[in-house]
Amino acid sequence: MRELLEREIEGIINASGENIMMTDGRGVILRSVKNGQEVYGLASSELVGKSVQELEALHIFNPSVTLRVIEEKKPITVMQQTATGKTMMTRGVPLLDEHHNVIRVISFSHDMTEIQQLKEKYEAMQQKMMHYESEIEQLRDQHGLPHGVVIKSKAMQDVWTLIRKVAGSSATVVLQGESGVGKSIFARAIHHHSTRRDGPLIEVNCGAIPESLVESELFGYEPGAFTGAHSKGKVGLLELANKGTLFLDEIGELPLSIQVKLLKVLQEKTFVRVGGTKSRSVDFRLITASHRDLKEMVADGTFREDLYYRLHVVPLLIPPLRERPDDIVQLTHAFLAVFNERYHTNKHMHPLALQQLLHYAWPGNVRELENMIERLVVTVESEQIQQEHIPFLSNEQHVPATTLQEALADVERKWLIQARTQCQSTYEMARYLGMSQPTVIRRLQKYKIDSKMN
Ligand SMILES: Nc1ncnc2c1ncn2[C@@H]1O[C@H](COP(=O)(O)OP(=O)(O)OP(=O)(O)O)[C@@H](O)[C@H]1O
Repeated sequence: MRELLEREIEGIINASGENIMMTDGRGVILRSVKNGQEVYGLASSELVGKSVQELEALHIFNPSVTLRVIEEKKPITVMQQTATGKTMMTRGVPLLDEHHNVIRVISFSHDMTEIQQLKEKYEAMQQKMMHYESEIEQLRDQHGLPHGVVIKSKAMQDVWTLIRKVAGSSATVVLQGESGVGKSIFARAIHHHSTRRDGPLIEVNCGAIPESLVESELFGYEPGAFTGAHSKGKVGLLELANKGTLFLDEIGELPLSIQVKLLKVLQEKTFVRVGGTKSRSVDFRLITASHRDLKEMVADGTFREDLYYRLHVVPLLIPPLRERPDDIVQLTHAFLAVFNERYHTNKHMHPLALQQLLHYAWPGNVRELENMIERLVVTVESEQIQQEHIPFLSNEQHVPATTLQEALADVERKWLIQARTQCQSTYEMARYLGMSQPTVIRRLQKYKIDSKMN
């Protein structure tokens, strides 16, 4: 009967996945089952009869859970290191007699080595990530990019290199590009990297000031200059920009009469307030921007040619977003991070949804993408933003091709972009597209798609 009971207990213990050890109330091992050798470096038969104090002192396992259970007379769990280098999670449970004395301690150990190693690896990876993040931040600082500004594409990296080059000089810069491509943020960046960075940056949207007020806003006026004028007169925006930078956005909207006056200030570095006679000197660096083609406006006679050449000392063309697929992907991730943080969400894009963004023409450029991601983060209920959540069809609003050749080029470009998002190398792209790798490179160059893979 006793033998049967013994076998039953042995059977139960062996059937459980744990290493089980039983001691008496003083910590002398009575029973030890399972991989003694593998876990502790001693066979189970060698463990029996030894005291846990002795084994702890020899670092066969450390700390001993049994000792603590005997002391505290309650179940305790500890993480143990063993002589074979394992990490065990061990739970000890006391068996008490009617006088509350410990008569047995049973401990169950579970091998956590793998989990511990994973945890350590994870922690090491986290450390590395933090290290890389700070390195990226440092590089960013060296690059001097304003926080949150993305320049992944080769085209934008070239723009940025040029911006860094011209920022230090006092050259007049004109930023051209469609609405929403980032002209304003780069104008601000030029100021912040210039020697005038401690001076003011005055931003003026020429299109937002009523024509009748442009002159007095820009040049200021003397007391009593016109009916309705402030009795003390007014300092103009040009004067406010003294020792700093004047950023005239939408310069194409400036009336011709004001264009003449602006040119005069640029040449003579002096001006006269409206209604005044006193000539005042002013020293500012001029940056202008326009989404309209100023050259065409010169041809139309709506923009003065002399001012055009005066402004075009350093022209900077910011390409539309549809020509920068690399930026679309990176900006999408960056905006998702911004809006996830703002709205306490954790949204991400399905790869097909992301691909759809690459096939859209983005007439409103980065501003449109930014607004769309915010809308998706706020309105999509699931964590993953799917293709059907994107409020346009891939081909519907694409810039239309006008000839067969253009249509074919458009298809080829789309295929290349798609292959690039799915492949790791140009060799893989070649297999994907069924063309040779040198052809892939040539086509990427033809369509100005970055051939550097992630
Ligand atoms: N490279 C970029 N990285 C991150 N955000 C960008 C980038 N380019 C533009 N943006 C964001 O897109 C929005 C529009 O940019 P910005 O106002 O500079 O464009 P713009 O070309 O001056 O437009 P407009 O011609 O209409 O004045 C802003 O919210 C800006 O922060």
